[in-house]
Amino acid sequence: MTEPQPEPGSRRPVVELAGITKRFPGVVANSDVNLTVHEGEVHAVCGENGAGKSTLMKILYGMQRPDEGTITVNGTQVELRNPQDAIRAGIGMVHQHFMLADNLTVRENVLLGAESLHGIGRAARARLAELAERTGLRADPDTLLEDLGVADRQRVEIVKVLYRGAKIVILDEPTAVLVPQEVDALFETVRDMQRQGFTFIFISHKLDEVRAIADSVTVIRRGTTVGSADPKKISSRELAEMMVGSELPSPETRESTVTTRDVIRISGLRLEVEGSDRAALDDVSFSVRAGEVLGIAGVEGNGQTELVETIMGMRKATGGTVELVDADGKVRNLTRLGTLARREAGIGYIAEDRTRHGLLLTQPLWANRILGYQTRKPVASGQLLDIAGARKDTERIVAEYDVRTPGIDVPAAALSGGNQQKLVVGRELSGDPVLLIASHPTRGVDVGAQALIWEQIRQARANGLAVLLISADLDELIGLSDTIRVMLRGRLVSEADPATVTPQELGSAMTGAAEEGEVA
Ligand SMILES: Nc1ncnc2c1ncn2[C@@H]1O[C@H](COP(=O)(O)OP(=O)(O)OP(=O)(O)O)[C@@H](O)[C@H]1O
Repeated sequence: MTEPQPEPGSRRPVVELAGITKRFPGVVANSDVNLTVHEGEVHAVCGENGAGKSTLMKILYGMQRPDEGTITVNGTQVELRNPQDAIRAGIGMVHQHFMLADNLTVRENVLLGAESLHGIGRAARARLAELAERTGLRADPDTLLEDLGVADRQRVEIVKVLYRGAKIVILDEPTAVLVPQEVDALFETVRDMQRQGFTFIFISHKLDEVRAIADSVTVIRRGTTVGSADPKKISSRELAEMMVGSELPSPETRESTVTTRDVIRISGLRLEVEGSDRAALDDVSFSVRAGEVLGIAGVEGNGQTELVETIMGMRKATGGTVELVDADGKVRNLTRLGTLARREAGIGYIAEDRTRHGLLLTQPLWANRILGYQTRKPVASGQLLDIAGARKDTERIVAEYDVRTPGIDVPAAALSGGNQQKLVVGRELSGDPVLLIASHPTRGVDVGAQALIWEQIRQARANGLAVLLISADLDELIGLSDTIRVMLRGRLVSEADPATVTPQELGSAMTGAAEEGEVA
């Protein structure tokens, strides 16, 4: 039984950030930000890329110190010098990139570092079981983390935070990796916990979700709070315009640009992984035609990453072929080539993990423009790098893709996540590719930047670009793709027509709940 809760308006504030200012060299990340979160509410924080959301949350979680301003938790002003201070104040954070160890069990992940609370014996087990029950985590505590799906891992992360006593939980873009059914389940859990008195701060770029789950929303623009709203009373479009400060372009109507000419042909691709008896890729065959976006849907961990990395030559296929077909029909076998040679053959690549494969974080933006293009114009001529050319082209990308940065000499690490992504997309579309492999191309970017990136991809497609799109964002898959294939346990199992399929139907096919074959 849950007790009746008072109206949100009558609840006491549990977090009050007042006049928070945080400066980095050349940038004011937060400027006089105010945020009040009431007990038991889900409070969304929205804002475009680089608006200052992560910085604000890092301040609230003790990972960064503000230059000015105060933090009040449960009526007491606090100094949060590190995450331990934040945890002591009852604040927990569920990061977008889970902070869990794959080679440890669920129990070890939760208990490690928190032994002083309930020990590691019976009391600890009981507490873990209780929290698992509360958050809907059904996995056995002795399961290794690497054997869990994404949704369960996220729950482990939530349990871990609660175990440490958090009553206020920051969720940083928690739905980016989930299918619709999992999002629904997460929201159920959040609502349940809300009724038990927990408070959530929810960072998201998905405005429909904000409207579905949040009781209030604070919008941050260019480092400062522009206002709060009742998300149930405004439309996603209004919310988006509050974030961006101007009207968004209307989505254009779809017109097919698909031709009959294959650009890439994948046949019988197979990838065996040492230590696993199941192939990561099992007889994968498909082609993408000029002017076509082929979307691959799948729950993370079903072979999409391996597929992309095998096509890019970062992993060596144990069977099958990868061939590019040029405009005259000449076939070129890439199967044995390295990554650079494949890129030079005309493949643009937006990597799933931009910080690992897409960018050199310590290097300036202009040097990142060269990455992967070190043999080609405009950033190289002959054997030599053309630094002036690289700088000029970086300036162009920064302007065209609206990369918010104090300049092209700052290291990539100084950009917000969304702005890093815009830089990568800009670079990969600059080399005039014949094929673009786009892995989660708009992950972490705001609605304005998403519209811009979609538009750039559509334009390139209209000019004959073939695109292989991998995305966890089903609206993106449905909106951009001409054809959708579903990947499950390393195989392409079914096909869906983006003109008719719903995200729910796609979600069922992805989790294996639907029959193989046509999804819709
Ligand atoms: N460690 C840092 N050094 C220098 N500048 C930084 C640093 N961290 C953030 N910034 C800058 O502060 C500003 C706010 O960044 P922040 O990451 O808080 O934005 P965000 O709203 O979380 O964006 P996104 O939605 O893209 O993740 C950006 O201009 C960013 O470049």
